[in-house]
Amino acid sequence: MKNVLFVGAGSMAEAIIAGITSNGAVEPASVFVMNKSDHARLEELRDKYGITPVRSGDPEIGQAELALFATKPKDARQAMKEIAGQLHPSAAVLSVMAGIPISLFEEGLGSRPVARSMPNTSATIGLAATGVAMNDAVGDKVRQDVLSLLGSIGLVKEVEEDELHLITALAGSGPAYVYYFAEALEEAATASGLCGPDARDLIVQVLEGAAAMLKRRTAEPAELREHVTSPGGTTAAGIRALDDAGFREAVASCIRAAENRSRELASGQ
Ligand SMILES: NC(=O)C1=CN([C@@H]2O[C@H](COP(=O)(O)OP(=O)(O)OC[C@H]3O[C@@H](n4cnc5c(N)ncnc54)[C@H](OP(=O)(O)O)[C@@H]3O)[C@@H](O)[C@H]2O)C=CC1
Ligand SMILES: O=C(O)[C@@H]1CCC=N1
Repeated sequence: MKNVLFVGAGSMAEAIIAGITSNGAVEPASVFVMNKSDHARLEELRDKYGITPVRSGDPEIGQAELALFATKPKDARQAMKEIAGQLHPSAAVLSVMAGIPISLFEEGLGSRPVARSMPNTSATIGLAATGVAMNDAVGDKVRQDVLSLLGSIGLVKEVEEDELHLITALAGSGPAYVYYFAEALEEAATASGLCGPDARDLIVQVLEGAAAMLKRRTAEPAELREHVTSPGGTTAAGIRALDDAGFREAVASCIRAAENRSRELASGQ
């Protein structure tokens, strides 16, 4: 793809910029980035990735083939209002914003191809897990461009728009749950006497090893767990403690809460 305009230059925008500029999906100078007011941040991204910082009124806005919206959901309307008159009529839109429906982009930016996606910050290293839904105005070329851009930062699944709420809960927010689990493991390990760096190294290797075993798909997650769990052994004692503390229920409420929050964001709350 030739010119991609990022509207929003925060963590998620940076994760995607890092992904697409390091794998050659888009030439760094053809990645135009604008934000609300933090110009130092745009300069930081330019120095790091070679992107082109852009301000409202700059000609690059009208040259973008794709406008990638990555502001916070509460800023979506204002961001659209600011660039609606500057975007080329044929430019397509790709949103990564939680909750914001395709219909809001159609209202704010007129009838044009819109893809709504939910990636995650693992885009930084090409390992995002992304869901994407598209409106009827998306033709073959834009579909291929969007799938190839999102594919260049990791795994991508085309889904129904309503499913994006659950995908946000599971995949968009997902890395944070894993980091939170890692924090809890490290806290427990260091409280019990292991030194911090050793605990961190072991935990990272446990997560990486378990993810790689899951990825081979030679056994179900429950079977893999059973292979670790000797009758009367340490794992059984640990899992019993997790069950007693309501682990599965806690995970189910976590996903429900995040999905509900995505639905609330969709209704402007
Ligand atoms: N962080 C994550 O893990 C994920 C986030 N998302 C989604 O990505 C979006 C961005 O999240 P995140 O990167 O964390 O947010 P950040 O707060 O890090 O970044 C938000 C960006 O939006 C910019 N902005 C605000 N208003 C405007 C405007 N009117 N015009 C142009 N730019 C504007 C801000 O600019 P300034 O700094 O100048 O105010 C800032 O660069 C959210 O909608 C979120 O739902 C999706 C998946 C994962
Ligand atoms: O927390 C959020 O709202 C965003 C969406 C998914 C991950 N971060």
